Amino acid sequence: MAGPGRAMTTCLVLGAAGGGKSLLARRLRHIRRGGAPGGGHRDGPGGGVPSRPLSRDRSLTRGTAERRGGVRGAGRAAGHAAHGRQGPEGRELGRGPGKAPGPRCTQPSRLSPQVGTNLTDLRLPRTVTLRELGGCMGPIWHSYYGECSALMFVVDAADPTQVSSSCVQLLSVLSAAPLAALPVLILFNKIDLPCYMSVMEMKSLFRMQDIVSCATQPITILETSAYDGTGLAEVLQWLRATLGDPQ
Ligand SMILES: Nc1nc2c(ncn2[C@@H]2O[C@H](COP(=O)(O)OP(=O)(O)OP(=O)(O)O)[C@@H](O)[C@H]2O)c(=O)[nH]1
Repeated sequence: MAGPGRAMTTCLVLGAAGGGKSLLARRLRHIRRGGAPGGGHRDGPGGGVPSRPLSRDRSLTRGTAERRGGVRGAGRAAGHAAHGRQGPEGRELGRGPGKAPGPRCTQPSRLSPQVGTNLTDLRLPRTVTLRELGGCMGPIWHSYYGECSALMFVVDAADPTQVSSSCVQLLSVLSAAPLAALPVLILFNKIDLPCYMSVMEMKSLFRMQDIVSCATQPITILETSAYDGTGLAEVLQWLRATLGDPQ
């Protein structure tokens, strides 16, 4: 758990570019307050996940059009300019929304370098801040290690080409001294895509059993779709149990 002197309520969200960190943070912010965690179900009553289909989110729909245009970075910038900063429930710094999920089994388009950090406040009931760092900021992730009390690591489960680099990144994060005692949640995201790799496959590719047995951190693993909400109630439940209860 968090060591003395740490910011008690910040969770770092790390992972390779395009894994879905931004969308995940946005979706978590919109989960109904008090929604009951579900058991691996998708959007639905009592599931604690947004009931509005993501495709009807205007900003995301626009992001789709821009992404199809092949300018993902520009779409993000345009979305940010149009929407400004987030309301009281969340704030985003340096980057904006505007990206959309790819419903088909396509590889994410190559990203323009994104530099910045998103801050999203969740009330669980204590305010927990998700600090998402862009995948391209990997070389300076370590600058933020001293300011967090939990870690989420997002992996694109539908992109086999990212497995080895994500694995190296994960090992590097887990071996960082300032993170040695923090609770870690590994998310295999994008499981709505037809070509996603199951948690069993991902665990095997990552040699997760070895990683978990060598890690000093308590590690939890979940499958999610930031697109359709699968698993997000469990993510929220983990955050609440880890950081959200007033002490
Ligand atoms: N189908 C599907 N698409 C997703 C999912 N999560 C994110 N995406 C899409 O994948 C693309 C990248 O998502 P982002 O949230 O920007 O990824 P990121 O990890 O924040 O990327 P960086 O900030 O560049 O590190 C966007 O087009 C998202 O809409 C998901 O669960 N399913």
